[in-house]
Amino acid sequence: MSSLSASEKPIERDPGAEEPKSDESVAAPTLYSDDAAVVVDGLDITYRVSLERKNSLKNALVRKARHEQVRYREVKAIKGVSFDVPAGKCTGFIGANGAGKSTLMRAVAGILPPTKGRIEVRGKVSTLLALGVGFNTALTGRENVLLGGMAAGLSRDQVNERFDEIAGFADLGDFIDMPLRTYSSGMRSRLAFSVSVFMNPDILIIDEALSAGDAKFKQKASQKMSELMETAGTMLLVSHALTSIQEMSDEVIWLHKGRLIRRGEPKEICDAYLEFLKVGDEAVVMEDF
Ligand SMILES: Nc1ncnc2c1ncn2[C@@H]1O[C@H](COP(=O)(O)OP(=O)(O)OP(=O)(O)O)[C@@H](O)[C@H]1O
Repeated sequence: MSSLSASEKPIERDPGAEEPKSDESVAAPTLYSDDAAVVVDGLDITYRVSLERKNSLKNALVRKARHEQVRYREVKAIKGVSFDVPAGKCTGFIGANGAGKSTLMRAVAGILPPTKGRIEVRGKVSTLLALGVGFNTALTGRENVLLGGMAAGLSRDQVNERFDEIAGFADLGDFIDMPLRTYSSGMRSRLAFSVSVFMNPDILIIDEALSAGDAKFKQKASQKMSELMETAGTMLLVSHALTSIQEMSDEVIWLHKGRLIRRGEPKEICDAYLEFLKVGDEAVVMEDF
């Protein structure tokens, strides 16, 4: 695999350093490995959040009559991020709350469009399934398995063939025939994880699955992920559990406030992040408020 080594990637920033004054992106490398399953190039994601208290039709009509505009605030969640994930490898994503990890995963999964930049996914997009995305809380677990499976590109028969395996792994008992809104968040995550991994995806995105469910399920989930990696699936893994990230990942990417700070060998990057959390605790708190 001819992935660029961490030292060749010029995107390293001091997390304590000042934000660039302009909107300029951090220098994006244009070289990507030929066998990359995912390429993210100069990506910006900006959310537009309405500042109106209630976005009702009545309020919209009142605003129109008064010639008032809807007021928005922009949240720049991802700023000039570039990286690649070689096929068959696992890349872990770490970073403080609000760093942009989930936003990035949703963008790679095709749920959020890039505001700027490019995302290339080499594999069937239908095989991408972010955790719980597309689940309908009014439907039962069983119906959601069908929905999730079909969203991942399988036929109804193919999902039905795998149903017992999926339900067995999620181990939800009678809850499988109850509406999802009656599930605890751990139960939802268990179902979402099971649907995701039993779809045999080319690219699997797992956002915080390692914190899903109880200790027993966590162990089962981590075993299943190891199995998946052996069958050469490409994985993007987001977690605050640094030990698991180090165990599972071939490479780790550290995000901070929407920017890619460092990428490279898992232990090295996790150690640097931990050091930053220790040393930078005060600085982060000062910066964030
Ligand atoms: N739907 C949304 N609308 C507006 N802003 C959002 C939305 N989702 C996330 N954000 C903002 O985007 C930034 C990145 O959030 P994101 O959830 O991607 O971070 P994260 O690294 O996954 O955080 P955590 O570790 O807490 O899950 C944050 O400032 C957050 O407030």
